[in-house]
Amino acid sequence: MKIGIVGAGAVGAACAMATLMRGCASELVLVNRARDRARGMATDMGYGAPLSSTARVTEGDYSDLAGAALIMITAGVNEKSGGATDRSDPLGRLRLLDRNAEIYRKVIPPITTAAPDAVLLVVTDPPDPLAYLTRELAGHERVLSTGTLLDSLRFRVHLGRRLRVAPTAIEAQVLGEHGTSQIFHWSAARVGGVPLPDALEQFGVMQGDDVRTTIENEVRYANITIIEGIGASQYGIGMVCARIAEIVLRDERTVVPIGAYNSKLGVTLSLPGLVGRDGCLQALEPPLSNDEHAGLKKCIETLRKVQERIR
Ligand SMILES: NC(=O)c1ccc[n+]([C@@H]2O[C@H](COP(=O)([O-])OP(=O)(O)OC[C@H]3O[C@@H](n4cnc5c(N)ncnc54)[C@H](O)[C@@H]3O)[C@@H](O)[C@H]2O)c1
Repeated sequence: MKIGIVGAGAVGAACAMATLMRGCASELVLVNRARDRARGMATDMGYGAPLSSTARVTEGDYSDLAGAALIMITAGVNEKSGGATDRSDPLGRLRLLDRNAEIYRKVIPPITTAAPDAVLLVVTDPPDPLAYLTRELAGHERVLSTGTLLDSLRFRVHLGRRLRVAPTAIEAQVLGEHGTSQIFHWSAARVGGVPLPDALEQFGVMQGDDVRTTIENEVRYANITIIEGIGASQYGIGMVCARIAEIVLRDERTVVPIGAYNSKLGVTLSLPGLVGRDGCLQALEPPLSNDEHAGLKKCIETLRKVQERIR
């Protein structure tokens, strides 16, 4: 099956590489405003493709996306070039919204004309309001935001470091926005099925508000820590996008925290979502503590306001 990637910057390249290594597509098409860059990338990666089950890596125009089952959209301004790298700025990635909404108004129509049946995976920041806009522009429901899947992996990694346990044994999710108003679902975190407070006690790890705040800040501003080192957050999100593509293409019907439009709430946000061939098939409503409930309410208000601005 064919996967398209629109935007061959740092994130587009990482998405392409991870998709190639995962071997979940038979064909990969790269579309970029400056075609030379996409051509160079496709040529380079194409020489490694015989080591993967992806047979063809090409570059092209929007029309070459025809027949794609899923399209990752990474075109746009990133946090560094858009001035969204201040940890004390409550707007965070939302600062990029106006500029990237402008770009989405240009790129979504030709994408949907070329590939009307594709699942559209919005990666550009801020992905949740942009996925809301994409759904309006595309006129269908097969629109995902990478949402808080990456944040949830970061949460598991930081918890794993504290506990000295592999993150694969930890179940923990970040919900809401891929941004500063996100909610850490502490009340449902488990280690090998054991509730987190019990696991912390049994492992003899200190718990308390300071540990929570430290982990939340490490996760919430992980992008800025990465940018301070390598200029752009890219590899982790590339791996996340390849995994989402695999879930969709294989029609896995697995449940992951992912961004999708929620008709009950009227916003695009991340909740645990059942994902398959047509995108997010259903969102689950997890039980929340009072604090988490209040946090989610605030997050929904934030998303509603920004959605209104770009309608
Ligand atoms: N969802 C996530 O978790 C996540 C993680 C990391 C980065 N991001 C976001 O991904 C986006 C891409 O980041 P990057 O580091 O690859 O940036 P980059 O500057 O390296 O690449 C941006 C790409 O967008 C293209 N582009 C810009 N304006 C365009 C236009 N008008 N039409 C078509 N293409 C256009 C450029 O040609 C370039 O290929 C940013 O918004 C970044 O913040 C999201």
